Amino acid sequence: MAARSVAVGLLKRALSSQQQVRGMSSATPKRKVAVLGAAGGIGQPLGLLMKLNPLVTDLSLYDIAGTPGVACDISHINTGANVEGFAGEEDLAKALKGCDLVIIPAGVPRKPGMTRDDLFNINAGIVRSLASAIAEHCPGALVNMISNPVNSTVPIAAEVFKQKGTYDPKRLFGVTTLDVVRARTFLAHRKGLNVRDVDVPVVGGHAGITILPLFSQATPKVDLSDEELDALTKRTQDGGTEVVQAKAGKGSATLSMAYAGALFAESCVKGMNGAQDIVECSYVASSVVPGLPYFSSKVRLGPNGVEEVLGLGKLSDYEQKGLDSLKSELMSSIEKGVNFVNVKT
Ligand SMILES: NC(=O)C1=CN([C@@H]2O[C@H](COP(=O)(O)OP(=O)(O)OC[C@H]3O[C@@H](n4cnc5c(N)ncnc54)[C@H](O)[C@@H]3O)[C@@H](O)[C@H]2O)C=CC1
Ligand SMILES: O=C([O-])CC(=O)C(=O)O
Repeated sequence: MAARSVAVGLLKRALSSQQQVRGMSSATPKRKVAVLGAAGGIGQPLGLLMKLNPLVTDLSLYDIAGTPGVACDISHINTGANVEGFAGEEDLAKALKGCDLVIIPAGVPRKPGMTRDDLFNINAGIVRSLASAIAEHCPGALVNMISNPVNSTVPIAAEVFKQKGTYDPKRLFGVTTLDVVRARTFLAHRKGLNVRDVDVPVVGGHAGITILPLFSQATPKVDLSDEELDALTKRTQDGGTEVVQAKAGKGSATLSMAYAGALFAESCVKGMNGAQDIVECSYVASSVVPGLPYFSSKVRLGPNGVEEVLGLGKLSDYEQKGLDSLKSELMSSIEKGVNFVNVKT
């Protein structure tokens, strides 16, 4: 009897994975995902990971140049998603039409010595024009913002959507998953834990001291000395800079970011498809911290994007101090984004 049910289980699994490969599962809704900036350092591996995801039925790869080659390459992979490449602004409308989820890693990355805010002058304009196109061509899509400085690019997109009359705070996300990925990895290494069992919420924003890992809420529970806590917190906050320095002028995190972006995008799609209890940290419109209209915290995802912005839980004294000291920097990055769209120069 047991052997028979194991055999039936294996057969069902094989059939369902065959259906997924062909993109034919009747239980899986059609989901079109676009990557804007798809020929870049993040965009290429992120496109690959989206092509490998059985929940994605259509993959739209857009960049200002270089996407036909990337799309042709990825399209030869024998997984279900149909792949199309689009290059140049005149193709942007086609790239966005019918999208359920738009992931934005378009823009310039840091070089050693730069802060994420140093990218504002170039990336703010890129994000503004992409957000404007999203409002026109797929206003109901969820948007996953990767382009830096995330603390400002999310408010920029929100202001553009407000001007266009399409803003829904439930659908706009700053992707901070890489901070969570790093905190998990660094904690597991430091304490000799299996990284697969480790989780650490990271709240605040996505730059320097605005990145606040909550090691007091880590799973499994860990005892950290003051020195360990400080070192792990700083390493998480400086993780991006660590990669920028290691790449020595050749950009910032791309592969780990593609992994993190794919994790977050998958959670968004699962939520849209009706999965229960999908919780991720993300930088969203929030009232969790009074006075900060955008803040990253745990968010429950659902069919319409954000179902619920969850509170911070109990903070340690160390974390409370970190929260107090990040507020002014985060607020000024938010204001900078809002003003970019609204203040005429
Ligand atoms: N949120 C996060 O945790 C992280 C964010 N980033 C940010 O992601 C962004 C991209 O980084 P990389 O992929 O390494 O840079 P990259 O320079 O390798 O790729 C960026 C791509 O964007 C494209 N692009 C530029 N203007 C565009 C437009 N108007 N429309 C569509 N595409 C456009 C470029 O042609 C290029 O292919 C940077 O701003 C970087 O700081 C990077 C790592 C982590
Ligand atoms: O540090 C950067 O410039 C890229 C980034 O956001 C990260 O790696 O977290």
